[in-house]
Amino acid sequence: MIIIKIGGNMVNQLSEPFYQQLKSLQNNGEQILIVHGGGNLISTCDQFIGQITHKINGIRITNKSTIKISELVLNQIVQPHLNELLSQHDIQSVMLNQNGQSFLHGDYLNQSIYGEVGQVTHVENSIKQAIDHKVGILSPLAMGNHHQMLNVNADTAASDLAALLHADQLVLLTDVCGVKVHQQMINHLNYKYTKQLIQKQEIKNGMVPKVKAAFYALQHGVHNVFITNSLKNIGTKVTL
Ligand SMILES: Nc1ncnc2c1ncn2[C@@H]1O[C@H](COP(=O)(O)OP(=O)(O)O)[C@@H](O)[C@H]1O
Ligand SMILES: CC(=O)N[C@@H](CCC(=O)OP(=O)(O)O)C(=O)O
Repeated sequence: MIIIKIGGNMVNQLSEPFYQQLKSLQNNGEQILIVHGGGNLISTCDQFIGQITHKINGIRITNKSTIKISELVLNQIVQPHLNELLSQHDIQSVMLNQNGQSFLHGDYLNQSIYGEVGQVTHVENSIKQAIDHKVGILSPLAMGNHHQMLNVNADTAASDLAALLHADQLVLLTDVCGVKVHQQMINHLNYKYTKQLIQKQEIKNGMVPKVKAAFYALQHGVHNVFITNSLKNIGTKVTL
């Protein structure tokens, strides 16, 4: 299985080669699960209702209004849009967050700091049947113990899933060609170097949950993890 995380900024920038590559992976019998973001649109909607976006290391502080906005944006706007884009390219896909359905379950990350933000605790096994050799499209939302929705950073959700489903590969597709140091993309990134880069603030903002997600997946048995803007170019290969 290959898990591909597509950031909100990337959804409308997917190129023809991306769709061709996805199609050929699917034709080769790979099971593909896309976890999509949509953080850009959540922030826009928050602004519309007069709320200021607060993030700590790329994790959105989520109050009760924002969780409703996140559900609407991710499940009813981004997911159907991505499904439509795939269908326009003759790729059979299945939306996994429709009609209140939630394959991800979670707990609060730290309610006093982040509010309605979750960490994934488990994924329903039936997700594999639901995908059924199509391309699965999943939102980064998890159902809490009291059936409340919890907002999960999409990079984190993708790596949790990759670990829980024993995926071979995790691709974190974003709007930069890879991790950069002094404006230059680096081909490889290991754990020790990453810690230094975070300390020096060379890696910051949205790239922080991405590299953390990458290491979490590797530490939990995922073989290959890439941070890239393309399925063809491996971008930055992350290793332990
Ligand atoms: N060292 C770095 N290398 C590349 N990008 C970085 C780095 N540090 C911070 N970033 C920022 O991280 C962004 C990607 O994270 P984010 O905006 O959250 O993307 P996505 O929406 O795809 O999850 C890049 O556009 C860039 O602005
Ligand atoms: C808790 C948390 O931070 N959730 C994210 C979920 C969406 C996301 O991660 O979208 P991108 O991948 O486009 O950034 C958020 O609300 O922005």
